[in-house]
Amino acid sequence: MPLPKAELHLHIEGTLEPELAFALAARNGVELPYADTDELRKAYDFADLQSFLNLYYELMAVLRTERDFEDLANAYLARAAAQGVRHAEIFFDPQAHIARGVAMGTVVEGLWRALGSSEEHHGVSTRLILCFLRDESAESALRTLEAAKPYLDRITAVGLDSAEVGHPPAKFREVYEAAAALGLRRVAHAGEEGPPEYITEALDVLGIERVDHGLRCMEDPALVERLVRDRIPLTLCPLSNVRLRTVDTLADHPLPTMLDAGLLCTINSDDPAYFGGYAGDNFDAVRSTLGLSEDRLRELARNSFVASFLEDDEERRARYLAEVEAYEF
Ligand code: HPA
Ligand SMILES: [Zn+2]
Repeated sequence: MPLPKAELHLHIEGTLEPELAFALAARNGVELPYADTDELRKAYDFADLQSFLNLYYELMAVLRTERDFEDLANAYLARAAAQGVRHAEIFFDPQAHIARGVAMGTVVEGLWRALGSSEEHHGVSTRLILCFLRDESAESALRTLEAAKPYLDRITAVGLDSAEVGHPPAKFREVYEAAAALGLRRVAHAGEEGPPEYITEALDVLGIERVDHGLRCMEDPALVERLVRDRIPLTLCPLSNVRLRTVDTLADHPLPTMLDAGLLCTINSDDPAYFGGYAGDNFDAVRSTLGLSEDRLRELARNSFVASFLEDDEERRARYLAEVEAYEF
């Protein structure tokens, strides 16, 4: 039995495996510029975040109907469950779909068809996090939040993703204020490729409660001290960092140093179809390559539930945490 864990940094569009991409392309009559899944897989050789994002947005063309989003989410939930994920807080990128003529309602209702029955079918509880694309305008983000208003009972938080450098968090102050006023929780990608100042800005200006990635906080000791003191969780994605060349090799990953510093780190898969592994694969990789002890692995699993947005269901959180403590390696 795998270690029980929560996944807090997972882009549902990044779970689109090549086989499903081709199946949905055939179902929807969409032409993909790759001959087959092998040729597509060969394109998964990324130089940086942008080179990944180009393919990530290109393949989304196959996602058109509610059923497509339902199938995508069910495929992820089944894989995640098999790797010990008990709770998943799932990002989606509505602007990338609305721009292609796919309505907010199609995306949310389609995802919900899978998420709404996920406990029953997969044994995984879920939350949805609507992400704004930081390389789009602040006005577009505000329009997106407006379009999400009929679906707020299904959305727990807002996030910020896509190309980071050159798009500092402060651009989205207004939409984050509006989201908070609607009762939504707040997270943001910061310090993946961007500088530590973006992390500080996301905390101060956007009021985020959790930092997605946050790897580059290690360049600013005062920021590390603040993150430790305020128990701000970081959602790290080790295999993603290797594939997008944020770190040279997994052996160079700062995770052990970050844990030693007292940071509240969690381990996640980001875009598992593209980066070579789901949540359990990320745990296995850091365990074998970084030599993490069983105590450290248990700490990472515990952190994932502590950092999750389960404030509306503390009984469940307590149950998950008890599973972590009882786990035998
Ligand atoms: O790793 C990521 N970083 C930023 N934006 C993203 N959108 C999907 N995955 C990512
Ligand atoms: Zn991400």
